[in-house]
Amino acid sequence: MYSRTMLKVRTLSNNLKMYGSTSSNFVNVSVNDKSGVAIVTMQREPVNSLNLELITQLKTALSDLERNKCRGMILTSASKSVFSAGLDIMEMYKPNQERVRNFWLSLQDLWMTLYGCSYPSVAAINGHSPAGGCLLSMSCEYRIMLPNFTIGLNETKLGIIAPSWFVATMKNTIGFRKAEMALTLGFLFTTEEALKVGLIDEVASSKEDAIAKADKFIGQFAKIPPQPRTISKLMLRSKDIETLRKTKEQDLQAFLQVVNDPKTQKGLELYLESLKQRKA
Ligand SMILES: CC/C=C\C/C=C\C/C=C\C/C=C/C(=O)SCCNC(=O)CCNC(=O)[C@H](O)C(C)(C)COP(=O)(O)OP(=O)(O)OC[C@H]1O[C@@H](n2cnc3c(N)ncnc32)[C@H](O)[C@@H]1OP(=O)(O)O
Repeated sequence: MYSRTMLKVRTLSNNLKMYGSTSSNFVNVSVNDKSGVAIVTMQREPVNSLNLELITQLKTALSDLERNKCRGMILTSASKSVFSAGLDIMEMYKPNQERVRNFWLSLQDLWMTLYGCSYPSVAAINGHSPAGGCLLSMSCEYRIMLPNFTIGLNETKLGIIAPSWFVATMKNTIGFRKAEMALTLGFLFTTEEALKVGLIDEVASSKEDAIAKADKFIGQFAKIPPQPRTISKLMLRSKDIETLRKTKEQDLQAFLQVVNDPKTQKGLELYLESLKQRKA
């Protein structure tokens, strides 16, 4: 039913080529011919950490879906155990200044595109989803997660602060009080805990079940005229999108200041080591 790559993800734009990147395909888009619903699969092994290329390709895929008037979008992962490990720490560790700038601006763009897309969006969370992975999930309208994984904004545990638009997205998803607790603790919720707190909407028994449930959620909008649907969604979401649009440069400078702080660099080094040691 879902035909692979009917909507082709464009290869990297020229401005990325100057960093010597290869145009690997980190995003697969398949569209159900009957329903017009697209499945967008992140496929950057091993953990879908969000580097500049994955972020750019996701943004391109979502914008293409918008242009092609898709009926709905399901965001998922090709991995069996990780939805997304969040931002690629290697983009922030000893960064090339021009690339890290592009990285952050592209992440802002991706969030504004996903959070404000007109089509119904569902995250089929088939693996762990910390930090930036949680942001992507929360930016969708509906979340379905498989058991025995974790999700949350764990930034404070890493000694860093989630940007204001990450915070706004969580507040809009689970409410002020629960967001305050989750953010200050850097809490990673298990699937069951996430369901209880409203961070996810349903639990699925398998990826196939998650896709079926996502299709069902999106199917409800077949009877709703698209324009009132989109306007209602944007009435709720556009304030936070506009806030970031207006403060993009300020937000970038705040990020660059943190990333370039020697203390952050030391912290990143230790964190990378700890990730590697967990395996040993
Ligand atoms: C830290 C940022 C500092 C400064 C930024 C300034 C301001 C704040 C800006 C933004 C907020 C930040 C948002 C983020 O998203 S930061 C990223 C947070 N992510 C995490 O903490 C998750 C870390 N990863 C894990 O917990 C596990 O990998 C996971 C549970 C996802 C999967 O576990 P599994 O056992 O399946 O795999 P691993 O063996 O752990 O990993 C495989 C491989 O991948 C590497 N890896 C994992 N996560 C990342 C990552 N986020 N970035 C880069 N690389 C990652 C891991 O080291 C392994 O590598 P290797 O040993 O070479 O195989």
